[in-house]
Amino acid sequence: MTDPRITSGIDPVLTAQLIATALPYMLRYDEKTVVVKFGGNAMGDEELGKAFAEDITLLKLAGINPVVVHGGGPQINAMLGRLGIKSEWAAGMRITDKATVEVVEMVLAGSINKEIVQTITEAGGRAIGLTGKDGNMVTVTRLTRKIVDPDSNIERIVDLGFVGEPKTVRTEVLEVLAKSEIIPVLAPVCAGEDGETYNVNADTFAGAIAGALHASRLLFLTDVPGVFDKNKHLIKELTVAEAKAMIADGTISGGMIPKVETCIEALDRGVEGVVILDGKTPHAVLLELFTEHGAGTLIKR
Ligand SMILES: Nc1ncnc2c1ncn2[C@@H]1O[C@H](COP(=O)(O)OP(=O)(O)O)[C@@H](O)[C@H]1O
Ligand SMILES: CC(=O)N[C@@H](CCC(=O)OP(=O)(O)O)C(=O)O
Repeated sequence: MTDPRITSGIDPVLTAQLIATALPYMLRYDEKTVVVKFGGNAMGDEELGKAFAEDITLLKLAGINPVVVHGGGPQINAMLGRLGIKSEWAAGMRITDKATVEVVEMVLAGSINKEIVQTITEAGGRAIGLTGKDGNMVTVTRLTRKIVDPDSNIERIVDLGFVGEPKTVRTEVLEVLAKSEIIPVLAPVCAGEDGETYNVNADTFAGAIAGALHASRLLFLTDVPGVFDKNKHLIKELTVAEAKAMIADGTISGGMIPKVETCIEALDRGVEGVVILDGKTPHAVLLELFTEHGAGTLIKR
C-alpha cells in the first residue's frame, strides 16, 4: 500500500531532514522539565490555542515533562469590565481587592484553566487543571512594591492588596504527574499563610514552579516577539545586567517587568535557559525547542 503522506505531496526527503534536525533536540530534553507560560495576550486566537495544545501534547509524547502555567490578564479585565469593577496597576501587577480576587479566581481557575485542559484533550493529550491551592502546591505572602515616582523621583511603598509572592512550592503532585501521562495546567491563584486567596502574577508563578522543579527551560509565550530595545528592535540575547538597566531606565515597562524579573530569578534558582517569545507564532514551542534557530529573547547570566 502506498504511504498516504507520499501521495498527499509531502516530500519524504524533506520529512527525513526535518526529523533528523529535530531528533538531537528531542534527546536533549528527554525526561527534562519544560515550564511553558501561556500569557493571556497570546491565547486570544482559537487556532493558535489548538497549535499550542498540539505542541504540549507532542512534548509529553516525546518523553519530555511539560508543565503549563497560564495567565489571563485581558480576560480578567473583560470580566471586571462587565461587572463594573475598575482595576489599577502598579509595576505590571494588578492592585487586587477582595471583589477583584474573586473574579480573578473565577476567570483563571474556572474558565481559562478548563478551556486549556479541554484543548489539550482535543489534541490527543491528557491534562489536569490545578491552581496553586491544590495539593498545597504554592503558598504565598502578601506582596508590596516599591514604586519610584518618575516626576519627583520619590520612592514609595504600594500595598497591592491580595497579590501574593510565592513563598513555598511543594512539588510532590507535579513529580507524580511527571511520571504519568498527565500534563499539569496551572492557574496562578494561591492561598496565603493567612488563609486568604491571593492573585499571583502568572509570570512570577511560572518562575517559582520552574525554579522548584529545576526546569531545563522556562518559556514565556507573550504577544510580542521578545524584548525590544529603545528603537523597538528585537534583542536576541540579553544579560541579567543589561535587563536590570533596561528596567531602571524604563525601556522595559508594564507587563514586561515581572516577566524579565522572573527570568532573572529563575536563572538564580538554577533554571538552565529562559526565553521570552511570540505566542502568536503558530507552534512557537516546537520551533523554540526543536530547531536550531530558537525565536525570541534568550536571557542569560
Ligand atoms: N522593552 C519591551 N519589549 C517588549 N515588550 C514590552 C517592553 N516593555 C513593555 N512591553 C510590553 O509588555 C507586554 C507583554 O507583557 P504582558 O502584557 O503582561 O503579556 P502577557 O499577557 O503575555 O504576560 C508587551 O505587549 C508590551 O506592550
Ligand atoms: C497580580 C497580577 O497582576 N495578576 C495577574 C494574573 C494573570 C496574569 O498574570 O495574566 P497574564 O500572564 O496574561 O498577564 C492579573 O490579575 O492580571
